[in-house]
Amino acid sequence: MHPHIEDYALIGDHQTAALVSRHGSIDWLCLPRFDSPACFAALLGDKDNGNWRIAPKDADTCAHRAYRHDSLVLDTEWETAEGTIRVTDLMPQRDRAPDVVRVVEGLTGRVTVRSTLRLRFDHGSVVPWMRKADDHRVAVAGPDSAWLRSEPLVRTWGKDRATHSEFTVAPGEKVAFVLTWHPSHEPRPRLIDPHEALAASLADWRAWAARCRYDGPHRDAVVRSLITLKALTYAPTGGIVAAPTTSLPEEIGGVRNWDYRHCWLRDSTLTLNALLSCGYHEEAEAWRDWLLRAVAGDPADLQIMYGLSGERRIPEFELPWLSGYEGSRPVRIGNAAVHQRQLDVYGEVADSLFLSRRAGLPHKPHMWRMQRALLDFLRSAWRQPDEGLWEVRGPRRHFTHSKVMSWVAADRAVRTLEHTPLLHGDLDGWRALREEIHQEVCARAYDPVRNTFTQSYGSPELDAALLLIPQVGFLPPDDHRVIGTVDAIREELSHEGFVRRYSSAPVTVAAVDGLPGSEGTFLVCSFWLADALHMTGRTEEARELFERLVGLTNDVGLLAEEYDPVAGRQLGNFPQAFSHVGLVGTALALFGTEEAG
Ligand SMILES: OC[C@H]1O[C@H](O[C@H]2O[C@H](CO)[C@@H](O)[C@H](O)[C@H]2O)[C@H](O)[C@@H](O)[C@@H]1O
Repeated sequence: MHPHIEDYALIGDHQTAALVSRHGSIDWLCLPRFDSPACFAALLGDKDNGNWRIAPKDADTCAHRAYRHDSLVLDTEWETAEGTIRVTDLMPQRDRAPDVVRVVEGLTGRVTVRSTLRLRFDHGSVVPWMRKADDHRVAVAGPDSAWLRSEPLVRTWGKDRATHSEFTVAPGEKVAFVLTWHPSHEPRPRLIDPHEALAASLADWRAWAARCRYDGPHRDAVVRSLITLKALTYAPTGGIVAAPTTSLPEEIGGVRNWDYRHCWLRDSTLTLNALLSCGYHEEAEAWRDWLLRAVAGDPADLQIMYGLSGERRIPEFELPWLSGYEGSRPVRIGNAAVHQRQLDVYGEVADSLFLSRRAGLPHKPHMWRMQRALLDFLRSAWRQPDEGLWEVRGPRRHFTHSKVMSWVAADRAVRTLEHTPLLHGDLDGWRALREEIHQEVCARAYDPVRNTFTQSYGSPELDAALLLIPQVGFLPPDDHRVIGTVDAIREELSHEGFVRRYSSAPVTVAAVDGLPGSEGTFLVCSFWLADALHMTGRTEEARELFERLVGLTNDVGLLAEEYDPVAGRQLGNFPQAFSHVGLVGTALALFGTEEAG
């Protein structure tokens, strides 16, 4: 039986992240990077695909858990007939090797605690050789090794392809476990002090969170979202992953299972804008530098996603030995969408660079050169059909959102030139391009009979991405076509009070995206509806929707990509940057002042 997706909490070290269940089990961890093979993959199979559980003997689920203050340090409390304990989980800021620290502390009574560690390298498929070395248990297989120790030392033994420990704790007594990953050909990794690491991690996060400029209602939810977005940032390069997981299903038992451990230009720019809006400039600068390195070269070769360091090849393949989350197969690694044409990314990149400039980020000469080159390319490319922001696996179309975002690319270039006389570019040409796109979209993507823009030219389908039309400035919020589009989407794409990204009839979803099956409501689209309602003067409704969306966060404030309002369950990769970006954006729109906006 899998825990529900919302039963997980996240810990991470800015290079990778782990999911810890309410049962005290780490069921997902890729080492040493977000996109490395998992050594705990029970999330997508069963415990024989790797997990690490620490819990009182005979206890099933924790009584309570919470992050300590504004940090990524997780406290899980357990109540048993013997007494109570707390397990504190974290991944300390990395020096060289990644560590997972789990500190068990007695609170009341004398509690018997068990640790069961099942390491399975290469996505849950390889059982390592185990040996003892000094006070460590060492697991080795191929390129990977993992070193387990405890302070103080507790009795540990191997059985049934797992490493077991059992001990008791009384009030105030602590047992700290440290699991360290290391390349198997290198000598023993340096030892960290788990208690010092805990104190340092708390101090770092507290200092980081204190910089948040948002001070409105639901501040805790906003700060938790920002911490989550920061946790999805790969510190060595500044790249941002869409989520730390692969193949958590968009439909339980379905095939819509994708690998999100890569850097999408779209998801990253939106993440960056959210961080920037709340005062986080360093992350914005690091990502901009990542972008400049990743996209360097011919603008025609721009990809819609890259690896953490800007790698271009992210081949998609399946892992047949994993049975999938609640049987949702296949489990996929890599993402074939990497080769798609998605014209909206030009607009998102241009908008993000525009906002960075406005926020006062130091100027980089390459940045303007790159923007000019991208725009020159877009001048002809915007007329092409594409796969659009939803990365459909069906035929290419003239997606309205892609054209609107092409308009955004031209608009932001024009406005940059108008405000920055030192920069040079084809101002007249870009103005003409902007006008040409605008005219075509209004003529070919708008249905005057229904008074709504549609998903693609000539199609009857709607698309929740069109809620962004007033937000990006394509048309003013009081334009009757904008109000008509917002109303049509609310009417036709709503499902139990939340919003699907496109057609609500399951039978036609496949027609839109070329995939079998259906999916849940899309959380970022639901936040976009709240934004659009607010912009079109229906602020009370917007607030009511926002309250319901905040109410979907799990007990530690996290959101997956989608939500099934009938089953009352989160769906899709978890936690997802998009959803948390939506939460921050709507909070700012309703209650804040956008620093960079
Ligand atoms: O719907 C099919 C596609 O689903 C995934 O894409 C979604 O996730 C991306 C990352 O968050 C996001 O940028 C995109 O807008 C979403 O549609 C998947 O990655 C694709 O391979 C798949 O075709």
